[in-house]
Amino acid sequence: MLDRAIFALPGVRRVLALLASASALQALCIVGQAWFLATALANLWHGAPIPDQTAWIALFFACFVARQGAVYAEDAYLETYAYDRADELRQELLRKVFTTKAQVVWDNGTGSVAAAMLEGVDQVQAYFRLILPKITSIVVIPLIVLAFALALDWVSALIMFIMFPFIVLYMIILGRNAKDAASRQYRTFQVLSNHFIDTLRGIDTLKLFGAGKRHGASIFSVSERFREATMKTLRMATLSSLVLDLFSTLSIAAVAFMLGMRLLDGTAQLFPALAILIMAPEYFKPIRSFASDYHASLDGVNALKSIQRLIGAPDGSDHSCELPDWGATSRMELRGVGCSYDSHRVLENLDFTAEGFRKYGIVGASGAGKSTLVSLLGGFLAPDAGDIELGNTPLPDFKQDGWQRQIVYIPQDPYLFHATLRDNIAFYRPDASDEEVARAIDVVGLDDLVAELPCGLDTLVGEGARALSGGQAQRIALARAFLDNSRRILLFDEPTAHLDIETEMELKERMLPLMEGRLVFFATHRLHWLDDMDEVIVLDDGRIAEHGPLAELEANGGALGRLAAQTAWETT
Ligand SMILES: Nc1ncnc2c1ncn2[C@@H]1O[C@H](COP(=O)(O)OP(=O)(O)OP(=O)(O)O)[C@@H](O)[C@H]1O
Repeated sequence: MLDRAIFALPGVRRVLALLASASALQALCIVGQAWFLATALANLWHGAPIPDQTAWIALFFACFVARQGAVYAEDAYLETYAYDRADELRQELLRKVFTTKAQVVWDNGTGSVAAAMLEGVDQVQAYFRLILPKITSIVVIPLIVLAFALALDWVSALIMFIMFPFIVLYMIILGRNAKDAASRQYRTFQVLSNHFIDTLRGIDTLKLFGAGKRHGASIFSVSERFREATMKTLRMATLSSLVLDLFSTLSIAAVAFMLGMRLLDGTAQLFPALAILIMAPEYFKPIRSFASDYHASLDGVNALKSIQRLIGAPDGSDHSCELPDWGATSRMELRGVGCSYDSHRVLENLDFTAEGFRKYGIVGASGAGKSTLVSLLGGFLAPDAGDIELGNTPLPDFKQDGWQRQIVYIPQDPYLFHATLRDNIAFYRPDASDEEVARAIDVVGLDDLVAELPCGLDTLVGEGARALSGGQAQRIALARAFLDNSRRILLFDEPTAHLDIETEMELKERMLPLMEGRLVFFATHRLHWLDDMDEVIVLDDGRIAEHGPLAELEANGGALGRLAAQTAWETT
C-alpha cells in the first residue's frame, strides 16, 4: 500500500509534520471525549445529580467538535496538496510525451499513456489524499491512546498492545496477495485501454471489411479479463478488510470481557473501565480504516508506478545542445549510424555527409528504412550506433531543441489539428500576419478551398470538424513550411504517396521553389522526383546500397537501376 516514492514528493516532510500534529490533536480529543464521558457516566452511576454533569458533557462536546474540526482541516489541506502533486505529475508526463517526440506513446501504446494521464493521475491524487493521513494516524493515534490507557489500567493496555502487532502482521500477509492481484488488474486495464483506442482508430476499416462482430467478440474477451481481474481484487480486498474487522472486534471484545470480569470481582473501577471501553475502538480504528482503503490505495500505487516509469523512460539525450542555424556552408556527417525498434535492427552502418542547401532523395523498396531514416533525421528516433556530427559538434541524436526548431517535417498524412484553417497554417508561426498567411495560401494553391469554406480561414478543420482531402492537407503542410522561412531544413516522408498524379504534379510545381535555399531530405517511391534532387541515397534493407548524383547512379546501373526495374516502382 505504501510506495516509497511518496516520501520523495515535494514538501512531503512538512505535510507529514502537519498531519502528525493533526493526528495528535485528534488523539487528545479522543482521550478527552472518553475521559469526560466516562467521568459523567461514573458520577451518575454513583448517584450525582444530572445538572452537575453539564460541564463534563460540554467538555465532551468541545472535544468532539475540536476533533471534527481537525479532520476537516486535514481533509481540506490534503485536497489541495494532492491536487497540486497530481497536476505536476500530469504536466511532467505531458512534457515527457513532447520531449521524447511521442516515443513514449509508441513504446507503451496510446491507450495506456492516455489512461495513465487521465484516470491514472486521478487515482494517484486519491492515493495521496488517502495514504498521507493514514501514515501519521496509524502511528500517532494508537500511541497516544495507549499511553492514556496505560495510565488508567495497565491490564487493558497490555491486551491492546499485544493484539496490535498481530493485526499488522495479518494485514501485511493479506496485503502481499492483494498487491499482486491489483498489479495484474492494472496491467489488464492498460491492455483494455490500448485495445479500446486501437478499436476506435480502426473502426472504419472494421466496418469496411464487415469485421465488426468478430472484433466485438475480441473486445468482449478483453473486457471480461479486466472484469475478472477486478472482481478477484475486490473479493480479496473485501475479504481481507472483513477479517481485519473481525480481528479488531475480537480484540475490543477481549478488552471488554476482561474489564467486565474485573468489575465483577471488584479489582477494577467503573471510571477507568468506561474510559478504556470508549477508547479501545478508537485505538484500532486507524488500522481498520487503513485496511478498508487498501484496495483504493493499491490502484493509486500501481498508477503512480506506471506514471513514474513513463516519466523516467530514457529519452536519449539532454536536448540542450546549442546549435548554429543551418546555412549554405553547414555540414553534417553520419558515420556508422544504426537504429533499431526494440531489438529489430532497421538501419545499419549508415555513412553519408549532407551539406548546405542540397537536396537529397531517399529511395528504396518498401520496408528498406526510408521513413526510419527521416524519423532519425527529424529527431523522432535516436540512433543506437555510430556518430553524428553537425559542423564540429558531435551529437548523440537529432532530438535537440536547437535542431528541431530548424526543421519542417512533411509526412504522408500531415496532421490537421482541431483548429481553424488559419491556425493550422500558422502552426510554426502563430504570430504570422494575415498578409503572410494569404501569400502562403496563394503559393500552395489553397485559394479555392478558402473561398468555398463557410467561414473562410476561420473554418474549423481537423478531427470532428470539416474534413479535408489528402491533397488539401498536403497543401496546408506546405503552407506551414512556406510561412516559416526561418526553418531551413525540410524533411519529406513520401508526401505525395496518396495523391493522384495530376495533383502531385501540380503540387510539385509549388514545392520545388520552396526547396530552394534549404537542406532537403525527400523520401519517395516516385522516381520523377529524383530529377530535381542533387543526390540520391538508395537504401536496401537498412543499408546504403549506393549514394551519389542521379546521373552517376543511372550510369552505374546498380541498386537504383534494380529498384527502377521492379514492377511496383512508379516511373511516372
Ligand atoms: N514503430 C515501429 N516499430 C517497429 N518496427 C518498425 C516501426 N516502424 C517501422 N518498423 C519496421 O522498420 C522497417 C523499416 O520501416 P520503414 O517504415 O522505415 O520503411 P520504408 O522504407 O519507409 O517503407 P515504406 O516505403 O513501405 O514506407 C520495416 O521492417 C518496418 O516493419
